[in-house]
Amino acid sequence: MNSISSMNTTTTTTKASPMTETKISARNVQVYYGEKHALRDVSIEIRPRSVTAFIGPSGCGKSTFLRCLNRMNDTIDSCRVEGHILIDGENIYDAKVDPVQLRAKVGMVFQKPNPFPKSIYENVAYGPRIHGLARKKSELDDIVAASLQKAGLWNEVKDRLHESGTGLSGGQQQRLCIARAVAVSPEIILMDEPCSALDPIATAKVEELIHELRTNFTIVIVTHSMQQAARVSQRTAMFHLGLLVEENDTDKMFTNPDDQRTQDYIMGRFG
Ligand SMILES: Nc1ncnc2c1ncn2[C@@H]1O[C@H](COP(=O)(O)OP(=O)(O)OP(=O)(O)O)[C@@H](O)[C@H]1O
Repeated sequence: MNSISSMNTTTTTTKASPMTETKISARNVQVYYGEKHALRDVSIEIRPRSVTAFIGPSGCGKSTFLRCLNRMNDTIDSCRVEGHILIDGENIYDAKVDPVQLRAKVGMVFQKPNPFPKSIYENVAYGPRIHGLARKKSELDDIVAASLQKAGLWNEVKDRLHESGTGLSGGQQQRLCIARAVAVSPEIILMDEPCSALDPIATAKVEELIHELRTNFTIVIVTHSMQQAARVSQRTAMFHLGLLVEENDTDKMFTNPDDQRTQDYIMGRFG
């Protein structure tokens, strides 16, 4: 049972004002795996239609926090989340929130490309079909084509839509997974080290895509690469030993950070 869902959120469920430009608001989030206290009192406001990067040394809690944002941690029995996470002002851990619907609104792309063992077409059509987004085949065809276009993959696959998705290169598979996430019209896309299994050319394509996608989506990306964070994000959050130690404009973070731990990490003194 997730203790966050039982909290009284009456004072925190007001809609975010457009003036504040906050898409995701996390307040005092604590995460435990059994006895292990993995995240300590994390609070952050994430802006809409921008890219926020999470950086920090291995084991500091970046992925744990990312998974809190679409309740993927619900699937881990030992995991307990406390605090508040609001999306558009609504507590996503409220009992009335359906995690399946939430994950359509907050899509996820994982470290290792994980297409279904189905055709390219079916990989993208699956989500819209189960969420009832298309009334007829031609509408589904349009969603598949538009999603593959948004993922920058259409030209490479338009003549082989019925071939297996697992037959694509690693970089193409990752863009297929991005197309699959985009197909259900999410508002937020979470990316957990999406380029770590890709070569530099495929990485560059995915980074270019992230740059384009931020016009329409709020993107949160976990990355081990500070160069990647600097290239793709507008805001960066630095985690260390379960704490969010600094969150800042990316330019400032990599030139003149406020926190000594950020300074040490970007100078390669640890991690
Ligand atoms: N399913 C789990 N069960 C128990 N402990 C976990 C689990 N997942 C993560 N942890 C622990 O929580 C802490 C944070 O892990 P997390 O994977 O969030 O860190 P990270 O910063 O994303 O690390 P990395 O960069 O190596 O992926 C670590 O100490 C890790 O061992």
